[in-house]
Amino acid sequence: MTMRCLMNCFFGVPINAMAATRTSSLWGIPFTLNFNNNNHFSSNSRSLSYISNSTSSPAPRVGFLGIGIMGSPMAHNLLKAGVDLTLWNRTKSKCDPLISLGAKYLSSPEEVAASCDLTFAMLADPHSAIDVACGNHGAANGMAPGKGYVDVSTVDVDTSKLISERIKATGALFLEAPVSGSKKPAEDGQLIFLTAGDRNLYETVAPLLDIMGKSKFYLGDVGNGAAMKLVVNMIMGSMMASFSEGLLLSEKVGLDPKVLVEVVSQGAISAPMYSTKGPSMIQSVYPTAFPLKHQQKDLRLALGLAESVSQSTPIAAAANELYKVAKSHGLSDEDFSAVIEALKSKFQQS
Ligand SMILES: NC(=O)C1=CN([C@@H]2O[C@H](COP(=O)(O)OP(=O)(O)OC[C@H]3O[C@@H](n4cnc5c(N)ncnc54)[C@H](OP(=O)(O)O)[C@@H]3O)[C@@H](O)[C@H]2O)C=CC1
Ligand SMILES: O=CCCC(=O)O
Repeated sequence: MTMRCLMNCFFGVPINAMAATRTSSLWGIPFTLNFNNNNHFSSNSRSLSYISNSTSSPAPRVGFLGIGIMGSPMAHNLLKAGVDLTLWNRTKSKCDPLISLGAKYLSSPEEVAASCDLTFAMLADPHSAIDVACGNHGAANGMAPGKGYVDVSTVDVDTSKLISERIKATGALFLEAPVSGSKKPAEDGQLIFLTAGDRNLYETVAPLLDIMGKSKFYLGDVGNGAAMKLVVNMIMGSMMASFSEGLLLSEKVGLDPKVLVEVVSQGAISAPMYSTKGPSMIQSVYPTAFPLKHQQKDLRLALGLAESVSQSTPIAAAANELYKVAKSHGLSDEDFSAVIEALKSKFQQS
């Protein structure tokens, strides 16, 4: 084991009074994790300290690539918890608020990966996830034994396997960990991680996932996390399309769609998504939490997944068409609830 790896294995200085303690391991070497409630930040913020064998040692250096709608609050929560954080984003200005709070910035994914023990990536789609991990000055160039790469982007199985192979070829470990939950759960540290890949890396990053999320699933081999995420988002995309039809139909037959939202919220098909998005959809406003272009990407990838095993998915296929229509009318960057616009007469083909 290299000295660098040993350093990585024994990081940490306790921050505040201990609220909970957990034993974990990094690269097979046990260490103890202390979680602290930190009232300086929001009530659900958690601080993290790593202690090993009562010897003070450097904190883990954590990188975060992709500071968009999701990456920004996730990185923010790590920062609030006292994590030593280094950022990269294609558009640097999006990192400025976090830099002003103490995050560092480096000018390429390669430099971030080279300077950090653990690197997270939250990119838009398969193309950007591959480019940031495997492209020129990509993270793989900075990876080495003793490091870990955690891709939390929503991508397809083949993309995740490709990135995994490239990262593991360097001797580093790889975990895919796409998330369920949108902008608000990301801000509140309430995401659900769907992980797969190196079990040791899962154990190592579990305390960091616990800062950003409320639960985590370990699903086995690389690809299972991506597949789970795509199935969940396939269901979600179809639900939203169906809800949109219901809202418009209720209005056209003279019902109050606000009452429909209330009725739905009290019955068996109640879902937080309907209660939170319904009122703004009725007003034709779509503040972006989950961009419509990403929902359509997920439906496209889910249909590919279904195709790969000859599973029939006609409902998702129809929903995908609706999102494509919405995109063609310039709604890509609106919230995915803007799919309702594609059903309005101004967008319907005569
Ligand atoms: N928003 C949501 O509710 C959720 C989103 N997701 C998934 O998380 C991922 C990120 O989503 P979200 O944060 O909403 O999306 P955003 O569009 O806000 O952020 C996308 C990120 O990817 C970067 N990016 C895009 N293209 C490239 C490229 N070619 N090269 C390098 N970087 C690139 C963007 O950089 P730049 O700032 O320069 O454009 C930005 O950092 C997606 O896979 C999405 O499906 C998962 C759960 C919920
Ligand atoms: O991928 C986006 C998921 C959004 C959500 O789970 O609310």
